[in-house]
Amino acid sequence: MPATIIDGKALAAKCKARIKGEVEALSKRPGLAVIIVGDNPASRIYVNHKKKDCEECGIYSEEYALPEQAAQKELLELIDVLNGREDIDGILCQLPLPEQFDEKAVLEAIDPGKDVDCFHPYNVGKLMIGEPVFLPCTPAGVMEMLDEYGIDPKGKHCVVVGRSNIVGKPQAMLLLHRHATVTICHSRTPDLGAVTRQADILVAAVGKRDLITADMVKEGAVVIDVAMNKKEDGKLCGDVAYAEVAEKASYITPVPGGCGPMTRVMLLQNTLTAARTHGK
Ligand SMILES: Nc1nc2c(c(=O)[nH]1)N[C@@H](CN(C=O)c1ccc(C(=O)N[C@@H](CCC(=O)O)C(=O)O)cc1)CN2
Repeated sequence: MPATIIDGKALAAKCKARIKGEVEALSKRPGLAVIIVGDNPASRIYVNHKKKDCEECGIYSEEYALPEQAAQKELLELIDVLNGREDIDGILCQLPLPEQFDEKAVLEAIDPGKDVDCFHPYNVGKLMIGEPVFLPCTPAGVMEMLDEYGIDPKGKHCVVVGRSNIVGKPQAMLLLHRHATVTICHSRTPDLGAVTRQADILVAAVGKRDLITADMVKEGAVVIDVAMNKKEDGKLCGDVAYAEVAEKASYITPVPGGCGPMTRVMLLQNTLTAARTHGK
């Protein structure tokens, strides 16, 4: 039987309606500052989406667009000002940054209490020990989707393919906190298929089209595709060879329409959480 499609778009719409209601109940509007540096066309689209999402949910947002050649000092000064503003609860700097920037220094400059991406090392440390204020948006969106479809990671073998700081590592941690047995593998894992075939829940987050083929998936596995790759025709696809894997999996996320929309929602959720911790 073909897999049930996990509809991230529909779940995102449902979550947004809930967040809108919770925002309306606050004493003051939450505020989000979005920083974009340079002319990356994909980043421009994502930042526009973030502003639209905020508007829809009643969250105040400000955009700061710095030129491609901006200096690190200018960006750090901006973050410093935003850190001090009471009306701004969340700050995010759209990644990737142009080459001349020290990404680590920029992310560390954001007040951890306003770090709605959960990229600051202090928050990453808290996530490790299971005490997060914010949850990293993409991995948290995956957990929401599993919950919505009644898929409990407890006691399952979860295999995460990809070890990025933004997705692979925090995803593994969130699954571990939910009592899964977790394996992380990556581009240098020998015989990747031998590991992925053990997965009850397989999360692909590498950025390589058709990396996960049907022969690498156990019958009835839950397959979550976090990646976003561009095909020659400009259309998006993930890491999973969708058509053939959908014949074997029990649940599968599409690309687009799976993890992406939930990533956007979790940013709104984190901004709401930030506003609450700031007494709004
Ligand atoms: N500061 C951050 N930078 C980046 C993050 C992040 O979480 N914080 N993640 C990605 C980009 N990203 C959000 O910023 C993001 C990318 C894509 C989507 C999404 O909804 N994708 C859609 C398809 C979109 C399209 O058609 O173009 C989908 O999968 O359905 C949401 C968020 C890197 N940078």
